[in-house]
Amino acid sequence: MAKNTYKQDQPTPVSRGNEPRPPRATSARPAPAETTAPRENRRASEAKAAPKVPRPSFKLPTFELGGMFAFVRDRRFQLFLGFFFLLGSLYLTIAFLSFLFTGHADQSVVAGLDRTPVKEAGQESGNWLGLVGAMVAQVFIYKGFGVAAFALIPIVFFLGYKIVFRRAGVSVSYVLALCVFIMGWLSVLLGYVVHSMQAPDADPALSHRLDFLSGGIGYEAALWLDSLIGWGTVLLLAFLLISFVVFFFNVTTLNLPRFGTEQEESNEAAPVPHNQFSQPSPRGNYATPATLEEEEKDFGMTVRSLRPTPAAAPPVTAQAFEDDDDSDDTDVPVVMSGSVASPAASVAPVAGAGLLAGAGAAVAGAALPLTVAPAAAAISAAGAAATVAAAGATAASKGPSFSIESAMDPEPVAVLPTRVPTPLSLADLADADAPLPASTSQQPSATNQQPTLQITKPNELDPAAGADMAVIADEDEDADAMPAVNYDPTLDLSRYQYPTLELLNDYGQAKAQVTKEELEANKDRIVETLGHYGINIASIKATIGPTVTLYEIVPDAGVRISKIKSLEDDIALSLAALGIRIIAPIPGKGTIGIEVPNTKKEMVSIRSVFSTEKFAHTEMDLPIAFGRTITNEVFVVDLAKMPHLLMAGATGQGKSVGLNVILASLLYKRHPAQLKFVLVDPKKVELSIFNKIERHFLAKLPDTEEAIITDTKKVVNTLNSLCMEMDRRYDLLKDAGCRNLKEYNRKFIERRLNPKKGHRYLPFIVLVIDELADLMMTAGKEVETPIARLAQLARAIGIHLIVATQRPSVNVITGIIKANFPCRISFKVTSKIDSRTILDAGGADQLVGQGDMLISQGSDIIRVQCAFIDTPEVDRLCDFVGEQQGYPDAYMLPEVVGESGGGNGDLEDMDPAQRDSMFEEAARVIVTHQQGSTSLLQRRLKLGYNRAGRLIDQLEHAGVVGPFEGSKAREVLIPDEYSLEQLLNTLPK
Ligand SMILES: Nc1ncnc2c1ncn2[C@@H]1O[C@H](COP(=O)(O)OP(=O)(O)OP(=O)(O)O)[C@@H](O)[C@H]1O
Repeated sequence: MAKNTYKQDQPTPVSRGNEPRPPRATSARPAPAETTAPRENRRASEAKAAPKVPRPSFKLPTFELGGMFAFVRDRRFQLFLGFFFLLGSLYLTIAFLSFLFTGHADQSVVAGLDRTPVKEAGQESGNWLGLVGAMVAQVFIYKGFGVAAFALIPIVFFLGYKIVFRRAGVSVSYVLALCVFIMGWLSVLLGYVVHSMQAPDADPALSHRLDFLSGGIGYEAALWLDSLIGWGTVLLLAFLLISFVVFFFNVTTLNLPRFGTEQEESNEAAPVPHNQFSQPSPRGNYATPATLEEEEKDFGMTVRSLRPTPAAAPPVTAQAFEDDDDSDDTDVPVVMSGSVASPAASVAPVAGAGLLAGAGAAVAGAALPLTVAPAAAAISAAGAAATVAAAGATAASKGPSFSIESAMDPEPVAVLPTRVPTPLSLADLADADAPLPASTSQQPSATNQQPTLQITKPNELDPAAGADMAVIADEDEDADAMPAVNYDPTLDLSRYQYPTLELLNDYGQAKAQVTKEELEANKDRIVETLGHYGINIASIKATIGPTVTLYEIVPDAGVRISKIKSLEDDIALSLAALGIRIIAPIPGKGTIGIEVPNTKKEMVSIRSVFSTEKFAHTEMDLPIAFGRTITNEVFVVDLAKMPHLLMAGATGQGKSVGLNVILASLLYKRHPAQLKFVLVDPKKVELSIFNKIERHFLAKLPDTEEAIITDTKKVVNTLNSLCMEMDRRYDLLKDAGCRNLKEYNRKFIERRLNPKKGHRYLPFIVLVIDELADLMMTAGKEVETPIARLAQLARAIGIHLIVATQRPSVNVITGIIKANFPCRISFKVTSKIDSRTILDAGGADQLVGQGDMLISQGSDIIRVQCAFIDTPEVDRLCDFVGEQQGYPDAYMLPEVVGESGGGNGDLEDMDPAQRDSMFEEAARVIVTHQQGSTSLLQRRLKLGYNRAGRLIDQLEHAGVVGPFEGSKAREVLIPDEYSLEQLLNTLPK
């Protein structure tokens, strides 16, 4: 196997086994940069002298273009170009308008330029923009396309607009196609008209004056057509127009009027609003699904999406985006950085070259294994794990073997399907002190009993990652598979454009963070520390992740695992680093893991995660790309399958960033028709940025102004409303005979459900609560119960909960909540107890913060470095979405009448069903305490203010308490519990 062959053939890395070991204090740290510099230089020169790795025989268009046209990415250049176009459009407008008045006179001036001095001609010219204006107008209008040349102006304008403002609302390709057609078609039509007017019997003066209408090109084309097909020209033009309309507007059926009752029936078909509670969409007719029978009868016109179908549309390269700031116009979500050539052409060479280049890096690394560049470089991206196997790189000579390897590939191997050269520099990898031996042995030699060192550079070979592939969003698979008659839920916003990667910061290629010295020092210390306790190690393998390095230890036979685990604190102390986590044993492996934080963390940018193939081409319903695992694998999970998520973490440890990553992931992959968020933000500032996408992605209660709920009192209503929505959805599913949302929506899309019977396309609803602790403090059971109910039942009908809290204490994360959230995430917490509360295991207190997190899904706990998305990036993303055409309003949740059916009015007359379910309990509390106060009810019954107030009102009507007395508590009218029971017995049940 190539992998193993490479491993065997690679040269033995430097052995420093015979060197005296430096004192611990110094060996613990990498040498200062100055002292290592000469050595680095030597490494560089040796690396140059080292046998050359065969280079790929082809060039990567990606990189050449990247170099030559790097300036295209420069925002200043883009702005320069953008404003050039914007002002150019203004210039053309003035020049063309002026031509309408002065063009006739200017013709002779322009024509006589070769005879007249320029200055003189300029003075003679009547165009408002002088001689040049006259010439430009002459070229485009008189010689070109006549008045149809005005269609050039929107093209130039939108090009500039797009480049400068990066706005998605207007599609340049759309404008381009429309304007070019209008220009060509209209000029030929006018050419034909002008030509016809030049018939012998036509008024020559008039036809001369109208010459400019068609322009030279239009006129000549019309002449040609006339001589070839005569009157057929008109038919041809009409045919072209119809064809254009059909293809451009994707007309599939004609909505011709029908006669008699059938017509009335079809006209009755109610437009399907964005949801059943909201106003019908302005384009509702197009979106109206009908039953199949109706559809068959109906000879209606459907204007389908203007977008090209995903299959038909070519992928767009990121380079192309830079060249033409319109890549986001295409609905095809693929953006590849690199090639302007065809997509197929771009991928193959990149992969191939990467393979060889990666091999090169690995060969170099084989000799000099310890400085490993971190993964995640944007282009090498996702890459893969340049495996730098370095068996025998051990220094000291006693002990087990030590290898550092990619955890992507458990074997310390060096198969290198890497797509691009890794960011490793030969100088970094080369160890000048070591000759390049002919062969490598993984086994410790007789004299070298120290653990052998194997280094596998993680991440550059991440098979899940697609190098520079950047698919922005997949089209709905259901939609893809559907025949054309199917209902398209995205039709209301058919021009919606998925966000592009360009909205996210490009942090470039990550730099090497973990040095050979650091790895060696940690290894030595682990071996030494364990040695002090009589634990001998057979081998150590190190896997470098973005935040921590995992040292996998195989202890000598007979060593008890629990013994190692009990030494956790001692090892941590000895390594002088926080955040040591010991995994004993690593599930599925017979090894023990010790995670040691890297001295320098690598930031995992959201862009590097989104640009991976794993995320780009995911078929998950609600994919969330959290970040990278210890093995640098991109960690993508499906919220729809989780199906809910509980998040905890002390303040400042990355919770808000984590929430933003979740929201951004979903925004990148779902259409507004497919997904709605209910955002609860008691902190008021964390999620307010998402206000801009209210009309696209947010859901709210009717008659509320803000879609993002910051007032805890309103949360209860919202939760109850979601419960109602859940119940309604279950009813719909039952009626449709479906077991889950996916089945239901598929049936609806296939028009097997009648909207007249209340059926509608059901988007996923994701409820995000940013601070549960706050809600539990103020509303207690009132929020706990609906949350638990939703968590228990809502999975099948597409309502998913993401609940975050700073305080993972048991009175916030109660048993009932915990039981219903099998998937939990913990950022760093302050105590082991908190860690246990959230994860049912320790470890979260040992995290290093800044997005370092543990994800527990059932019994598995995975350590992930959360991707980083900055507020300006979220801002740009929300702007991008928010500025596009949206629905008339947010998605409306069902209205809740009273929090639990409570209302006011005389209790005698009141329907008992309308009486608050806690009425009797509240009356007893009031009477027992002889204190008619709302806050007493709130405290004792853990109710929200609204509900407690309403209960007091009902108690007043029942005669339990007296009227409102300002700041004083109400008078209690029932003296004791006995009298109360009598009163309660008289109330209708
Ligand atoms: N994934 C990450 N990568 C790198 N840095 C991060 C990451 N997540 C958070 N940080 C850093 O930590 C800081 C605090 O993060 P964040 O605001 O998400 O904390 P928080 O847990 O939400 O705090 P609070 O609960 O007080 O709002 C960020 O400003 C950022 O500098």
